[in-house]
Amino acid sequence: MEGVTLRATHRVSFQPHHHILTNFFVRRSVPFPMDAYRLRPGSFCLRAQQSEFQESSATLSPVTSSPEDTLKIKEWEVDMFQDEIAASQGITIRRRPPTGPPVHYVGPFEFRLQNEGNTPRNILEEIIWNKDKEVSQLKERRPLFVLKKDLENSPPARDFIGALKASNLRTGFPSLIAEVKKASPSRGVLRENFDPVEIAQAYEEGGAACLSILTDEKYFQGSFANLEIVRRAGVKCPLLCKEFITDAWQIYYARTKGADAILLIAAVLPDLDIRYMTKICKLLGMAALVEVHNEREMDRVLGIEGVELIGINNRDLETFEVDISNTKKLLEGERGQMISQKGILVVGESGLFTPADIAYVQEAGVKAVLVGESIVKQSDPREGITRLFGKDISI
Ligand SMILES: O=C(O)c1ccccc1NCC(=O)[C@H](O)[C@H](O)COP(=O)(O)O
Repeated sequence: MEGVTLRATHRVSFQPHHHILTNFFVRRSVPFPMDAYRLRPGSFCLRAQQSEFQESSATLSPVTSSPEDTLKIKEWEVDMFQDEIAASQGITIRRRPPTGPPVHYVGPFEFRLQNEGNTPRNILEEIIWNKDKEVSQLKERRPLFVLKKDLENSPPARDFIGALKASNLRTGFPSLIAEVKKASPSRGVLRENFDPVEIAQAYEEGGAACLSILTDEKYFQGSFANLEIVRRAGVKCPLLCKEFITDAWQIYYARTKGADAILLIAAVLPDLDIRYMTKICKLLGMAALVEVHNEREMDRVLGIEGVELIGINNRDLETFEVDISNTKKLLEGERGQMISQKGILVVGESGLFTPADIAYVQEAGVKAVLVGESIVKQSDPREGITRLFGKDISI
């Protein structure tokens, strides 16, 4: 990859920490992260964070094609035409409000303008828009190059998929990913007296193979601090960082906090994002749990090379409806065959409360289950696991 000459003739304030560069020309692809949007045929608008703008306003020297550069270039390409690509793959969740935020400032005046382009269509879209803002602020405070240094002091990544396979072989039941979740948008607060370490240790004693730790603060009352303290407390089960990932930066961040796996939601991420983020996970020694909810998402994900772990969510994240027959439906016929041929491990997610539910999804073909509500609500979560499986799976 050769260097680039990028010349901006003026910049316009857009958001507190963003600028739009206009009237520029680019001779070559830009080998550093920027969001690019096509405004009309032949004309591009590059959006850069201020720190990146300052870096980019000079002529950049040629760079070599290291694997990291290649990933960076991919990151830039993935962000191009994001909404168009997403829509062509049936993704209805928009990454950010297409018409900008509802509040605008002109001098000292505040204008509030609510329209279809700045009002989320459902809870998942609202979460994603909020996450986009949150991540861009976090990125400013801790840019990628700092995170990469932090990685040197992170605890080593553990084998998430290996732990699921081993537990399934040992117990003959689907292995359990037990969720450490205080609250959710659909169910409200699930456990008032919430001690993440105590719950995680009880899950481990109860026979969980892996744990899922909610890190979203606003909608789930979770945190990265919870992930970090569970890891530091010496819990041996590999940890899934249950987050709404829209930016590769979050994967590095999760790793620095001790995560061994992350969640990628197909209803939010286009194929290229999933492919690229799966590669980053491998680079960091982590697993990617790629979550689908319908046939179209399953077919997309089955076409992506490198996917080893698929989660079928029985909960529709746009309507909150839960139906465990969704797992069976998505594993029937050719899809199920393709999954076996590719050696993909399938996780049944959400709405599992009884031994009959576990038997039902196992019969459908899952080798693991992800369970939150039914066990986190129990005064003794360890016993909750035994009740869920109808048997003590720790022995
Ligand atoms: O659960 C929600 O309300 C929710 C809303 C929006 C996005 C995601 C949401 N939940 C994530 C999950 O699907 C569950 O935490 C997970 O699969 C466990 O489900 P459950 O056993 O039913 O608690």
